[in-house]
Amino acid sequence: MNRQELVNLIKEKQSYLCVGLDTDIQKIPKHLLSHADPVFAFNKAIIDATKDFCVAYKINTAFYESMGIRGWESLQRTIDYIPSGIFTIADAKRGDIGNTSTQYAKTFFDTYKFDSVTVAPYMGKDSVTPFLQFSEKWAILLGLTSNEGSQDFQMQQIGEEFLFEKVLKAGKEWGTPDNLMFVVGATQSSQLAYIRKLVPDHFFLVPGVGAQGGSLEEISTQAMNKDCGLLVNASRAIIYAGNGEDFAADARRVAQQYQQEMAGYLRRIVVETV
Ligand SMILES: O=c1ccn([C@@H]2O[C@H](COP(=O)(O)O)[C@@H](O)[C@H]2O)c(=O)[nH]1
Repeated sequence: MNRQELVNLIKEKQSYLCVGLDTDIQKIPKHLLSHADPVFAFNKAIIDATKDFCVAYKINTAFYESMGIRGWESLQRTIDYIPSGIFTIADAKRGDIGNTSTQYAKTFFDTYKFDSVTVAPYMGKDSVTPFLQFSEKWAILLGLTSNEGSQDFQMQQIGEEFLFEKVLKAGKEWGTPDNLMFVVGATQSSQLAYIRKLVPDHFFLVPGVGAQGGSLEEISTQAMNKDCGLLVNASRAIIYAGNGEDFAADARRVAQQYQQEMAGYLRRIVVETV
């Protein structure tokens, strides 16, 4: 999916919600365990229930890889089931020497047909640029993450600036607003406005609302740009909103609440509409 298609999707659905499919077989409702592929049965119900309210699905590959071949099969069925026209993210946090990064990029873009993959910047330019060679595909570079450990390296001062600022500035040189996004945690409220100033045009993938306590209002008012420029992810708050037979209805209700709040911010902040 290209940038214009993503921007149009956000405006049409009045949403910048990304539903995170962090599906843990230990946490799904027990009645699904009799299915041949319980993880897919859960994801299918969640996708059916939430697709009207979101513009993206993020599959955190750890939840699938941990189950070996069966997990990869669940991932394949899930990505095949996501309706075309919805943006897809492989949250895999890859990055290695160039020829290895190329194989990671082929895995997620060619084999599994994701629109985007999250990439760790630690190994530098040659580990990131292989992800930028695919038409209408995106690398999503970890900028300032939502977890406590972001203090350990990302918030370390190197000369005049924090390490995460170096990553944002380098990322802007390596990619463009058409093929590179940044991960910016919703929990980093003190830095959001500053980061948007540093990177005015790129999309941000924003995890950390819901279970991690980040504020949708803060991220929206401080980091939205004229194209919206945000994909705000919630995983546990949506997919585990309920745990009974009607878990999908609970997920739908929470996804709709996020979408309605987002529609309000879009009306206030993004002037142009389709
Ligand atoms: O900085 C980051 C980067 C990635 N994540 C991932 O996003 C989701 C968040 O899940 P919630 O249940 O909504 O807290 C999960 O897949 C993380 O691995 C992040 O949280 N922070």
